[in-house]
Amino acid sequence: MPSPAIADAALRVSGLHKNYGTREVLRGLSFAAGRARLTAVLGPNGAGKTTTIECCEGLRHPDAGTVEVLGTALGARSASSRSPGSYDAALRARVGVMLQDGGLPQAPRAGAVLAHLARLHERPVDPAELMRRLGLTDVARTPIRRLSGGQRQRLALAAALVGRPELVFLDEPSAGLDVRARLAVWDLLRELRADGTSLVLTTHLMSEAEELADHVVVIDAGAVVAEGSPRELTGGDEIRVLPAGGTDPATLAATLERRLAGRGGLRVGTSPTGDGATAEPWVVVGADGPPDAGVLSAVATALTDVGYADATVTSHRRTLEDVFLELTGHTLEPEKDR
Ligand SMILES: Nc1ncnc2c1ncn2[C@@H]1O[C@H](COP(=O)(O)OP(=O)(O)OP(=O)(O)O)[C@@H](O)[C@H]1O
Repeated sequence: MPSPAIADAALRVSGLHKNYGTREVLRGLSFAAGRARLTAVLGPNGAGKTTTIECCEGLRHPDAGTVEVLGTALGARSASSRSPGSYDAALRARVGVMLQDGGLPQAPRAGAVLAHLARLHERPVDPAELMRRLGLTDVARTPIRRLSGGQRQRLALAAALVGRPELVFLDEPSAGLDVRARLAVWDLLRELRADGTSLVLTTHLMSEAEELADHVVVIDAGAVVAEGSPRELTGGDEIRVLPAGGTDPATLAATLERRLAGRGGLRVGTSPTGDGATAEPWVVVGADGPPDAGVLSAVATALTDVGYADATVTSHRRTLEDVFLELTGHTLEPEKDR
């Protein structure tokens, strides 16, 4: 799908294709991430998020397509070299990277590694302050191999941020974090954005995308299936009509649609089916904006008029999970670590 125009992009990805052997993992993926914006690449496990982000980080080379980072087109892999080799030193200094597995050495102490990384940069963030913000002060003298998974994850985030990068790539930054640590990470990311940092993160947590992102790129099976702000993607809220037992939702939807035809701005359908569908399908009345009390009462009146007064009517705030289910017929990964 064509990417909406973003005039001031920190990142532009266009037509990415990537195969692992005969397996097509990225299938013409395109999107852009705005400067001083937080862009979330959202998709279920195996959708191709890490592969995409690694192509943007210069760690993998796509089979086709282009990547432009902070206005610099990543170079094509030369015939003589198999390494991506696309970032020069100047670009590397402007970009922070947090890999999914952390990518940190194991033996040194956490604080020493961060202090060392800070010294490699011209204008670093104070490493001690970064450790404090991420709740790592108490483990500053602990060897990295002794840190818990969540502590290691936060240290990897600190390592990505200590150089005060203009653009940061974060691969599943809050995976495995408890709620408190996740909120601390979210606060820090919001602050960075307010200070003008461009952030691109991958996540399979729709709550993370909804809470944090200015722009969400929804991917499934290696392709972008939707993108926009969380509000643009979820649209207006919707009214759900749960038929009483024995009533066929499709018949009810058709009857209700005829009855409401005179009222503009309403769409009537049935709940999406797929592996995440509820056992009790409902009828959906979508409005172009948040449905007001007038719409709710119009639906209730129409149901009474057509003999379905026993149906249950509720107003539902649409989520990215709803959007994903409608577009793909399946759910995102269950949010087991919420
Ligand atoms: N080096 C590799 N060789 C072969 N297959 C790979 C390789 N790396 C990833 N894959 C496969 O490519 C697909 C996409 O993987 P990728 O890690 O990009 O997805 P993801 O969306 O980041 O998933 P997750 O949320 O689980 O990290 C998966 O099916 C994965 O098994």
